[in-house]
Amino acid sequence: MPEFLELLPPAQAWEVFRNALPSAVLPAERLAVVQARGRVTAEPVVSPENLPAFSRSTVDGYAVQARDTFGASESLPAYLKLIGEVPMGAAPSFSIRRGECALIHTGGMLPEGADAVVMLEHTQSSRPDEVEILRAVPSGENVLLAGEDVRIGEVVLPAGVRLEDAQIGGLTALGILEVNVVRQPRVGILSSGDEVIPPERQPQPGQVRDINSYSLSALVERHGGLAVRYGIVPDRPEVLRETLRHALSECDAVVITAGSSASTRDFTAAVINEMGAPGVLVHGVNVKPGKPTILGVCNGKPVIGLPGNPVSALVIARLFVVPVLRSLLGLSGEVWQSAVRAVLTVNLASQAGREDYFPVQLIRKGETLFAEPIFYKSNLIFTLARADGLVKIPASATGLGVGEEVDVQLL
Ligand SMILES: Nc1nc2c(c(=O)[nH]1)N[C@H]1C(S)=C(S)[C@@H](COP(=O)(O)OP(=O)(O)OC[C@H]3O[C@@H](n4cnc5c(N)ncnc54)[C@H](O)[C@@H]3O)O[C@H]1N2
Ligand code: MOO
Repeated sequence: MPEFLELLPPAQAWEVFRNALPSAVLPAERLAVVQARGRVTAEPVVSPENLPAFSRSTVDGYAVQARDTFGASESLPAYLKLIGEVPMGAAPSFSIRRGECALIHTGGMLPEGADAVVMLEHTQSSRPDEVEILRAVPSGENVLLAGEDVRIGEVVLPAGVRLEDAQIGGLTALGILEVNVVRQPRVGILSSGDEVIPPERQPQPGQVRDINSYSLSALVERHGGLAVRYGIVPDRPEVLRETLRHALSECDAVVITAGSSASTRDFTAAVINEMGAPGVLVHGVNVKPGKPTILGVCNGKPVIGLPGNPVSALVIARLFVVPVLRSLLGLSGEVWQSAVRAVLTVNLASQAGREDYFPVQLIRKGETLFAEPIFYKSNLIFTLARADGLVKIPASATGLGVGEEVDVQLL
């Protein structure tokens, strides 16, 4: 059977595509930190102060000069004079001299002169003004030093870091309330096909509800983009042309689903070529699912034609749309999703020379994590919706064997 498309291996397809992508990261915008979760730093964030701002105790106990405790034990305690209690949320009004100690609570400010804290359970007190120290502590024990986390002037977050829970907390710890983040890439999403109807409508025989507009919007938003849906385009080149032109005028990248294969109604590639140079760079990738993928750049804007089959569209979006988003956002490295190792429960066959992605369910039995393949069809969305991750079968392999340990990319 003749092959309609010239297929490039996925890595090579990405290289060709990447070389034509705009190299500049999108411009910055200023946002309140509380609204910046999931956003990416546009420039390094420099600390305006030390963190902690003052040395503080990590335990409930007694602030001491460590040398006063040296040699102390249960059988031979050190006796220290109790001179007061450190207030919470205020500086102590006293300092610790030799032979003295003060009651301190977790998070309390270490008094001048003290350099360690003895935990309450390693002390006892038989007199109200005296504490018996039952264990020696080295200098710095149970203490957070001023500037131990961050020094004033230090870069706490470089450019290109995604702000998640810990980063947001770190910024508020420093009193940083606004941050410059990269503008969210606007990704236009067009579905095509005369048989595709909006999800709120009841399909007539031969019609299907639109999946791709919504699954791809969710993927784009999960990966830091702003999805802009342009609806369902009928199988008419002039409508696709007009809608694509409109989307390109408003967005940083456009994704079109369906119309990428070999039939007479598959004119997506031809229309992309009309939108600007260099146009289509790749049409056909040696991957399953998702062979009829189109990768193009028109006047500096990426345009991706995904296969209409919903499973293929999502798998290919992970391979090419997510890296485009990362590039526009200035995020470095591979993918965001993590991978886990799991043991394959059955043999998986694959064609040599082609890279395959297989949806799997993860099942834990005792200590071992198993990857149970889901025998999917690329049009059946719930064969992907039931999956926890994807197993990649490299082009060099003709399959993977039962019992083999594999990497599962989490969905
Ligand atoms: N003779 C050949 N036929 C096909 C080949 C081939 O190599 N030779 N490749 C097959 C593969 S693989 C795929 S994938 C599809 C890709 O086709 P298109 O990208 O042109 O997409 P369509 O044919 O329009 O749609 C495929 C399938 O998906 C349904 N669809 C489309 N859009 C949506 C949507 N938004 N929501 C839900 N479902 C959608 C559509 O109704 C079709 O059933 O071509 C194969 N054929
Ligand atoms: O490769 Mo198609 O994308 O099998 O469904």
